[in-house]
Amino acid sequence: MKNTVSKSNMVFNKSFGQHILINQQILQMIVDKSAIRPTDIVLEIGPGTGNLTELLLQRAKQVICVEIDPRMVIELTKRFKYSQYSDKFKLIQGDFLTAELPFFDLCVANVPYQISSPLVFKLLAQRPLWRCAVLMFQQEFAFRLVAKPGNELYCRLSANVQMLSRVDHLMKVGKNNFKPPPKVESSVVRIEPKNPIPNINYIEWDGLLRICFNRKNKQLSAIFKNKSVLKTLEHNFHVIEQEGIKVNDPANNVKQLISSIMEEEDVKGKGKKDKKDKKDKQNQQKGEESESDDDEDNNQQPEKQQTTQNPFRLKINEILKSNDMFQMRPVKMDNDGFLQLLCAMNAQGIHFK
Ligand SMILES: C[S@@+](CC[C@H](N)C(=O)[O-])C[C@H]1O[C@@H](n2cnc3c(N)ncnc32)[C@H](O)[C@@H]1O
Repeated sequence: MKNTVSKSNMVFNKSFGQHILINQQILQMIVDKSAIRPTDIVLEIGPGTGNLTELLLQRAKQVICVEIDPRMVIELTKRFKYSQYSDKFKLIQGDFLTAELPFFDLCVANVPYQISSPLVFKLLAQRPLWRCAVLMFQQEFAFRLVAKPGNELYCRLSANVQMLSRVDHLMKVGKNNFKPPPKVESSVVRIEPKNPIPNINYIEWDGLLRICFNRKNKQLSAIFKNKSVLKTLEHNFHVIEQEGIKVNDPANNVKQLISSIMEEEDVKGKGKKDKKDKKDKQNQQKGEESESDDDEDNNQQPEKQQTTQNPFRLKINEILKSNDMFQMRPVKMDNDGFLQLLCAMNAQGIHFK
């Protein structure tokens, strides 16, 4: 394994996710899998010391790098500014999440793992659309991106990303290929955005997914009997009854979806996120334990009790039943299933904004 790390004695900054990929063979495989054409403009997020950048410069018409760490910016400038690649090499110093991006055809990067989720959505919201992205992520995140219904990692992220793109897992990369080695395993994935994207309201779509994946192993009948879910939906129902629904351009809509996902990430922060994950796990375990009782409650309720129920809840139950979805569980539903549910709910004035 050839060590291509910068010779300067730079201490890598963990909060910037600085784990430099040092295995030349893997770097080469990433570039090969990107199928770069000589006419392509390539975007690289977090070039670090420039090991991947150099290989990209050999193949592409132009490489645009976005790097947050000023020390890395100095390293990169030294390495490429006066090299044979000086004309092709463009560098934006700053945070990728807030940077204004120029046009690019491909995105190829070993990304900072701590911004993986907003990074993917920022790319998917970018217009004009790019052709393909080949990206290294923490392995569990990569598995969540490609997870299909029935898989335990299948989640809101999987459904959202797969609605907007085709995602494939390309290869696993072990910790020892990095310096310093990260605590987690890594994987490379390919993302090809759908073009055009499906013409739906992404705010509503994500609203439905949030509710469903919050308790993904429950039956829909149990999920939609939750008091706070019913309260929100009933509120939306009355507001929309009065104000009507605004029709929105789907590309604009995706941008709104991305801003709300980014805000969520901001609010969470790392510490809060860990706490929330722990709590989610506990809730999920509790949910799984009590699941059969809750579901039974829905399916075998005496007729008399059902008729005295909240009419709004009965309306939702009717929609679920008439679409054969009463006993379905989000973890097993594909995007067509969620779309069918969204259309059926919307047709009855029930909205998830
Ligand atoms: C995992 S390292 C990858 C370095 C290099 N591409 C490689 O493959 O060896 C992540 C890089 O992203 C940079 N980075 C971290 N957060 C960033 C952000 N928000 N925007 C741009 N770059 C960022 C880090 O400084 C670091 O150089």
